[in-house]
Amino acid sequence: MPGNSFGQAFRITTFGESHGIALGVIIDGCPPKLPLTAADIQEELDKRRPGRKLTTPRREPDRVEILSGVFEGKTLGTPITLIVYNQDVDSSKYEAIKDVFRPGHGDFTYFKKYGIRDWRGGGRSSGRETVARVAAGAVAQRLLDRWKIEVYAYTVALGGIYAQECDLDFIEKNALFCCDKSVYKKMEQRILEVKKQGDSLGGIVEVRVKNCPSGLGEPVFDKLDAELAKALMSIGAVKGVEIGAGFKVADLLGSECNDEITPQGFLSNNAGGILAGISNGDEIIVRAAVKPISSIEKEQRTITENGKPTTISVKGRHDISAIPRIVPVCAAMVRLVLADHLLRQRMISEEA
Ligand SMILES: Cc1cc2nc3c(=O)[nH]c(=O)nc-3n(C[C@H](O)[C@H](O)[C@H](O)COP(=O)(O)O)c2cc1C
Ligand SMILES: C=C(O[C@@H]1CC(C(=O)O)=C[C@@H](OP(=O)(O)O)[C@H]1O)C(=O)O
Repeated sequence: MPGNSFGQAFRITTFGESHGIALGVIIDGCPPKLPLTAADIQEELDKRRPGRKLTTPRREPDRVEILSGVFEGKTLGTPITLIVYNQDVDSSKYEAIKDVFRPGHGDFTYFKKYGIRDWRGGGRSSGRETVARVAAGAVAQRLLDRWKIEVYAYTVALGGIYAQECDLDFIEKNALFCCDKSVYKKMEQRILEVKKQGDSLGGIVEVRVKNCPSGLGEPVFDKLDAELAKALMSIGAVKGVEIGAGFKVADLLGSECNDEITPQGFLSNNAGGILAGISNGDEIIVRAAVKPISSIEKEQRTITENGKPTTISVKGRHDISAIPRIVPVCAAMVRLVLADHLLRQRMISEEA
């Protein structure tokens, strides 16, 4: 069945369901001789892991095992298989709603498409699938390291509370990956308040790429911005993507929107580091709008598989917001796009 793979030159295929035995990824096309250990991958997975502060209480250690493609701490150039076994599956709360569609989740569309669905924890439509993307993104970063490309992802808004300033050093030291110290506590409070109300929150994640070389991206359909938009939009709960000034460009004059060019570089970055679908060497800036978690305790109207009207109040172990755990997922997807385009551009030199 197509649709489980991403990328052309650095190609990933993910597999697994939220309440199945395991999830994982096969990476095909990764160049040889990149340094890679399970610990490198684990560091990224720990940022996404459930069962921590402000997240779903499902306690998954998300321990990664490398099944193939790596020898003596280096990639072999052969397919890399990474697997994470599920260790804290509890499907009991799903039994009661197994023939009822949760509003906002994939239950309705999976049933319409396949006529069968794994009702335990959303099956393949679960946000848990992103564990495989984050693992693959950590491998992609080893390739980006050759070019000293750095990818930063952080929360810029949560439930209508916006970060005004960005202190990159602050990001990874806090549970929300928020870069504004002054709003961090407010965001934390908001999650706890909304949780008590049996409701959920959305937000905005920003990803910035430093040291991206110019020339990445294909000229017409596989433009770098198009590829980034697809990559981020493919994450469950992402409903919008902006590059650079994004939707604000609609209100600007040409003279305001153009990034003037000097011998020292661009004077502004409304383009978000991409012109005509090709990276211009400036910082890449991309944002993803994340919807609130659909599985909420607040009662809502829905239907059964037989089309009968009913109501639902979803119990169980759910996030209140996909933020913060979606933040490392956004970073991973950006890494995968860049690795793919470096290879498509044949930029595989060992000495960047
Ligand atoms: C990291 C992450 C965690 C998520 N956690 C939950 C959750 O606990 N409960 C839930 O109902 N949805 C959760 N979601 C969102 C659903 O997976 C998503 O809404 C669903 O797949 C439907 O897709 P759509 O929102 O893109 O339409 C999460 C998504 C991500 C990326
Ligand atoms: C377990 C994870 O997130 C899950 C994503 C998810 C969903 O519906 O998307 C629903 C919850 O899982 P379940 O109800 O199946 O136990 C979350 O805990 C994870 O990301 O590792």
